[in-house]
Amino acid sequence: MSVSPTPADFSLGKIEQDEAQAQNFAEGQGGDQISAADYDPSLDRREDEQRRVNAPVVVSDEEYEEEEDIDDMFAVATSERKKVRKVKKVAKPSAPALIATNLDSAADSEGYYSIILGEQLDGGRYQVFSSLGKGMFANVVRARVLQGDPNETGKEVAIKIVRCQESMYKAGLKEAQILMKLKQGDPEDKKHIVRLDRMFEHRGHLCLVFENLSMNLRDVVKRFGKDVGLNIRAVRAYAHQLFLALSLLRKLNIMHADIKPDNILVNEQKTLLKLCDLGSASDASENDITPYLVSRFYRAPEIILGVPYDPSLDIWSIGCTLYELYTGKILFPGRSNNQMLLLMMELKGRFNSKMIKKAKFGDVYFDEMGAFQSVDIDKVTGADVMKKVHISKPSRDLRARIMPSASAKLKDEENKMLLSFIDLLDKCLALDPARRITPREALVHPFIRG
Ligand SMILES: Nc1ncnc2c1ncn2[C@@H]1O[C@H](COP(=O)(O)OP(=O)(O)OP(=O)(O)O)[C@@H](O)[C@H]1O
Repeated sequence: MSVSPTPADFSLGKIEQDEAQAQNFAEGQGGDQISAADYDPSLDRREDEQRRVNAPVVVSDEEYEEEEDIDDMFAVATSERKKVRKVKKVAKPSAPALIATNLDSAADSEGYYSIILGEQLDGGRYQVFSSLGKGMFANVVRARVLQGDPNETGKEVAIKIVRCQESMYKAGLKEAQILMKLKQGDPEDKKHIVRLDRMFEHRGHLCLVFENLSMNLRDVVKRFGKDVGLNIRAVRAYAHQLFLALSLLRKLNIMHADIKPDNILVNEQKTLLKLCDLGSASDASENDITPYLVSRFYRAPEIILGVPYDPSLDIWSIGCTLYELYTGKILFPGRSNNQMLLLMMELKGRFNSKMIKKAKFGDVYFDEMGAFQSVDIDKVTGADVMKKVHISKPSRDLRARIMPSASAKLKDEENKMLLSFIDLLDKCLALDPARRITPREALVHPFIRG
């Protein structure tokens, strides 16, 4: 049985649904984990800058076949949608000529486009009416379609205006190329990945036109489950959609490499989510060892250790994200890669020696006896202090963190669901990537199947 989200799944915050557990978390019994609401993604900007590397881009001008759906995109989660479909030939978005960027007059000193509300873009096709946010890579505006396809007129879209710098421009082209591949792989729009409509250039800035969505999951948790998380049924429905997205990525051999609540957007009703920001995505064959790939809290151990990685790195990030949705707390809030490893071992136990042997940075973190060389900041002097730590068993496993002390008060069905959620998380968070659950397996896991 598949889990189709209904508005009722999302209507209750956890406080109403499970007061005892919510209280536990509110009082800090959920552990010493930091609240997801306190996390400011902009703090990770410096690492982000290092992650987005110059990427090879191939955008061909060939035509490709695009299947057009004529029904409601929000009906995605229902299996019995009826639709009229037609196939049309569409020219691939041609890459605007690459600019050797000197900042254009419309950009600020960092190359961000200076947004003017009411401004028309792409020869009057779109009119900007609000600003949606600024990332490391672009600013995003909401605009209305004024002309073009008559079926589209009046529709709202989100336009990502890429910073006017050569490396960003190239990364934008690569993102568009990957999004087009994903769109072709999912003609019926059932796999929960944001749709790229088209792209154009505006005053030297590459502009990507996306379907318009609403808040991201970090804001959803802040609003509906601050410090306590969302109810388990909402988490289940979101998890189902995320694993569908990952199944498409896996099928096309693409790694997202930046999955976190900020990069998952929902529709107005919060019933449907889409995985966004493919700006760090790449083909699975592009797996150079780089210890800053993925935002730190969601970064898999193989990346930190310098072990060759593959699409299972996204499963780890989904595990961290689902935990956060349910508890309102960040699972591994490490201040450094070193601390991240320590937190992971506290939850899951020690790494197997085979994995450490394969790791490029194995001797940075472990001594020849296998002890972990933990580095922390001395509270008095502010200097780094190194301490050898021998980890044998996990000190607080997922069950201890997630099951409320008042679990006896939970209804049987609730209890069962929570246990299967913990089992799924445990499998997403296998330290060894080869042992991590695959999207296909996750989709038939009892937590998702219900
Ligand atoms: N399709 C969309 N619909 C609505 N809002 C969107 C859409 N795409 C992006 N946004 C908003 O713009 C913000 C920035 O988008 P995005 O993460 O794609 O940009 P970025 O520059 O690559 O960011 P980052 O620095 O996180 O990598 C998002 O957090 C979201 O709030």
